[in-house]
Amino acid sequence: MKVTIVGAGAVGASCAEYVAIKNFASEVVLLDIKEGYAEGKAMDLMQTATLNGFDTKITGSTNDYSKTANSDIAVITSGIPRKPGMTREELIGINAGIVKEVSANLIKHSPEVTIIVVSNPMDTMTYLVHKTTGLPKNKIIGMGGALDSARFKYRLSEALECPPSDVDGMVIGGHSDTGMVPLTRLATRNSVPVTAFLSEDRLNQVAEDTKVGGATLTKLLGTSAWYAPGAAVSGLVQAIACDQKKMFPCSALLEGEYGLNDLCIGVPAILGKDGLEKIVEIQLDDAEKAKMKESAEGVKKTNGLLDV
Ligand SMILES: NC(=O)c1ccc[n+]([C@@H]2O[C@H](COP(=O)([O-])OP(=O)(O)OC[C@H]3O[C@@H](n4cnc5c(N)ncnc54)[C@H](O)[C@@H]3O)[C@@H](O)[C@H]2O)c1
Ligand SMILES: O=C(O)C[C@H](O)C(=O)O
Repeated sequence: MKVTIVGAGAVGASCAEYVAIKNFASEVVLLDIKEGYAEGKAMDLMQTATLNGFDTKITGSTNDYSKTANSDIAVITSGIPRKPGMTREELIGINAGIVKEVSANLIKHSPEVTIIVVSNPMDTMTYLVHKTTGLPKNKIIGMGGALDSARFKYRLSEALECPPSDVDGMVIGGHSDTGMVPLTRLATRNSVPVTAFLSEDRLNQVAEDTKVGGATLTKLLGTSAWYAPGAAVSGLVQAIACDQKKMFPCSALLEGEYGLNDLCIGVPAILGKDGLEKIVEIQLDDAEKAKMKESAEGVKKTNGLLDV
């Protein structure tokens, strides 16, 4: 199983580290445009192999896509991150060009590849890859909801004063400060709805804290986060590589599902060897449907800025 990660920056390197530590891939290729950078990150990570007990071979490449040939899965984390005070949508001007070029280069050397898009604004970048590559729709997946759901569960565990492992929950919708739809109605602590423990006001606070999860970290760090993003991407990579049939909210191209068309947005999906194998349509209540519709309008507005 060969995994390529384009962009050896904070998220790309974190993803490579988690993939390696989980020890399911034979090879990870890190590629970056910055001379020597991916090679350096790969060497540093390889020097953790005996410490962390993995056999995955990690190599680096400065923009040489022949090194990525015959990748099964490719992750796109290349592009600029936001700075405090910015929205993800403001990154479109620079990142659209990068994502378009990177995905074309990847496919030239790995025509069967499944692409996971991470660069922001992620839903729009995923749509761009659909519009410009001609890959089948199951082979293009945007990562956002897995991360947002992890943050939701963290915020719920804080409110419930319990370990995060007690909590289950999911965030669908757009991966943006205003577009996320945390499904508080369906979240549980050990099968008991969290609504049994938390007031409506506290749950609203959890939802709002979740939606600005990325912005909160960007303000603290001066750039956007990488540990949880890297871990979330590695979860998607593993689900595909190991044919796990796991359900993650992913940015998927919708053709009527959830009453939406011609956009990529976060919905629950089953991931396995064929990539995004199935979109799961759950029954939303009227308020959730309205939030999803508003979120989709926001994503479409950003898509409108693309030159496709
Ligand atoms: N979808 C998500 O949940 C999520 C989470 C975190 C970050 N992100 C996004 O991921 C992207 C990367 O974030 P980061 O913190 O790793 O940034 P970073 O600056 O640390 O790393 C980005 C890397 O991309 C490289 N790069 C730029 N153009 C390239 C090209 N044409 N080819 C190859 N490499 C190129 C840069 O040299 C840099 O090393 C940002 O757009 C960020 O907003 C998304
Ligand atoms: O917040 C960002 O800009 C990066 C990423 O989308 C995140 O949610 O951490």
